[in-house]
Amino acid sequence: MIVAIDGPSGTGKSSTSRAVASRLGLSYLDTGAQYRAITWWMLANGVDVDDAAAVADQAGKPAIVSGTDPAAPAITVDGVDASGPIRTQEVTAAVSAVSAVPEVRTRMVEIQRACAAAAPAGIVVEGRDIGTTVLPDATVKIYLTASAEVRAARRSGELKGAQSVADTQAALVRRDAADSGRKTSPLAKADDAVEVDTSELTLDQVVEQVVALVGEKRAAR
Ligand SMILES: Nc1ncnc2c1ncn2[C@@H]1O[C@H](COP(=O)(O)OP(=O)(O)O)[C@@H](O)[C@H]1O
Ligand SMILES: Nc1ccn([C@@H]2O[C@H](COP(=O)(O)OP(=O)(O)O)[C@@H](O)[C@H]2O)c(=O)n1
Repeated sequence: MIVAIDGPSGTGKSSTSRAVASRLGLSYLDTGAQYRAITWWMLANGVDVDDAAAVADQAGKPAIVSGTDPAAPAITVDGVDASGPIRTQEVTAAVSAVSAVPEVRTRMVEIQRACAAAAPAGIVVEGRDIGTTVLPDATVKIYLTASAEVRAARRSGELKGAQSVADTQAALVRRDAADSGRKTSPLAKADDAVEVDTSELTLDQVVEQVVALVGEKRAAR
């Protein structure tokens, strides 16, 4: 059982994926955390993130390892816990540039496919290109959306006033454009993905919809 959950920032991918994985006894992988982790390493090592050749040159260096327990998401870079530092605004602002570099994507996709293959009961994988590129044969594909206003309000709730809602929304929209516009596996809905607009739904309602879709697929097999 492979569940692919894609969509832009703040649509509820992480919360939904973790809850669905816990409910169904599946593993969980946050691929955005991996792109954030390699971005954090580039910044910490003085690599100019706007220099694609420099990023490509260093892409093979950091060892990135993700935990797959939905109850305790974990990520390390060269053995160091990176779960805090990857969420800073500095990393958020740089991640789209780093993740657009093909050598970075090739490396991350390899790690992601290995994680999915190793999951004992199956896995919920969230990101931007899971249904289109990483796991095109996924059993269930979901594409989450929500209005920019709703997404910005959700995100700025998390940032606890560190950034205004308007600034958060502008940053989100910029990142969406960069992620959708890049050449290598851009953010996109797979043709066979089910689109769920979460703007007016509670997290529980979104989780119910995804669990129901998984149930339908299981029953049909
Ligand atoms: N359906 C929902 N309704 C209200 N808030 C939500 C919903 N889904 C997620 N959230 C909240 O919105 C924020 C962003 O959710 P998250 O799962 O991190 O999204 P993503 O992984 O797509 O960026 C979190 O604070 C989360 O608790
Ligand atoms: N499969 C993926 C997942 C994330 N990413 C990149 O990683 C960034 C951070 O992803 P994320 O899921 O942590 O973003 P948020 O939804 O947490 O804001 C995205 O903006 C993309 O640039 C990607 O290119 N491909």
